[in-house]
Amino acid sequence: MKKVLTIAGSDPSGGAGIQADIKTMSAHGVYAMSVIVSIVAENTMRVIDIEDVSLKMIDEQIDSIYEDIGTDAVKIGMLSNSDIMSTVADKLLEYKPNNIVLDPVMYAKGGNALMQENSINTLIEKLIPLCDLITPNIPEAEKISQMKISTLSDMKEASEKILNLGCRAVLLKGGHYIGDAIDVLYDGNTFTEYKTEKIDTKNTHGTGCTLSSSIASNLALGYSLEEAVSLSKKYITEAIKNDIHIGKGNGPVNHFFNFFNKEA
Ligand SMILES: Nc1ncnc2c1ncn2[C@@H]1O[C@H](COP(=O)(O)OP(=O)(O)OP(=O)(O)O)[C@@H](O)[C@H]1O
Ligand SMILES: Cc1ncc(COP(=O)(O)O)c(N)n1
Repeated sequence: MKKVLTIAGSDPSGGAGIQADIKTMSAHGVYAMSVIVSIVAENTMRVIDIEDVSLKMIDEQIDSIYEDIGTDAVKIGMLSNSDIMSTVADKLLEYKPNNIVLDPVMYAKGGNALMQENSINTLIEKLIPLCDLITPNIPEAEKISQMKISTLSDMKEASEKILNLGCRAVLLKGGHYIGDAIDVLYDGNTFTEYKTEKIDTKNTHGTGCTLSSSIASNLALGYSLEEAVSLSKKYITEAIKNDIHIGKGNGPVNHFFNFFNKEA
């Protein structure tokens, strides 16, 4: 069985973060493992509080995975500050895992910050160069590339700027901003567009976490980057179409639409 690790924050309401990652990986038939770096008190409406796990415990959790089981892919999600980013980056340099997918989570759906603003330089200098793929949404890509993104051509220009920071590929997600849900993959040679119609729902809590975990799972399963992204775009689209009406705010997607659906 292929093994995929998520290094991210915990969402007790189950729609995003580590919980979404483990559900997604399990739905893909890979063995899911998790290193929790922050505990977030949040739900479908808001973020209430964040408590970071100590750097020592983050180190030891990562060591515990590589001492024993190892990984075929690693998904990195919410890293709240530069110390955590440096700790994770040092461990990636030590263990050199294949297939590192970074979702540079900065804000929750309701707009609350999940990453300290002053840690962006560490993200850029230490973490991005270690990644096979980075999956920013438009606001995250604007912060990283330091340019405004309003059009598809801006998305492509920002992807080039981000790739020049040293990662091997960029998937810039257009989910919330430009007409259709268009994501652009840039691998240094080719731009590939993945386009679906925008689904009319407020239940999009965890879409970014789910997409990046799906891509990491598909890379672990041996698909090429282009195939992995294409399969994962189909997966997130179906998961959003089969959304779950839970909670009073932005509800979760249905990670297990293949196994059951809301009409069943
Ligand atoms: N309403 C929608 N209909 C169809 N696809 C969507 C919709 N919203 C998001 N997506 C898709 O979901 C995936 C995640 O993109 P999105 O832009 O939501 O990232 P995100 O990191 O969750 O962003 P945010 O932090 O703003 O929630 C992308 O493939 C995007 O195209
Ligand atoms: C612990 C945690 N990690 C990430 C997100 C972002 O979720 P989204 O996928 O909706 O951008 C979140 N709300 N909570």
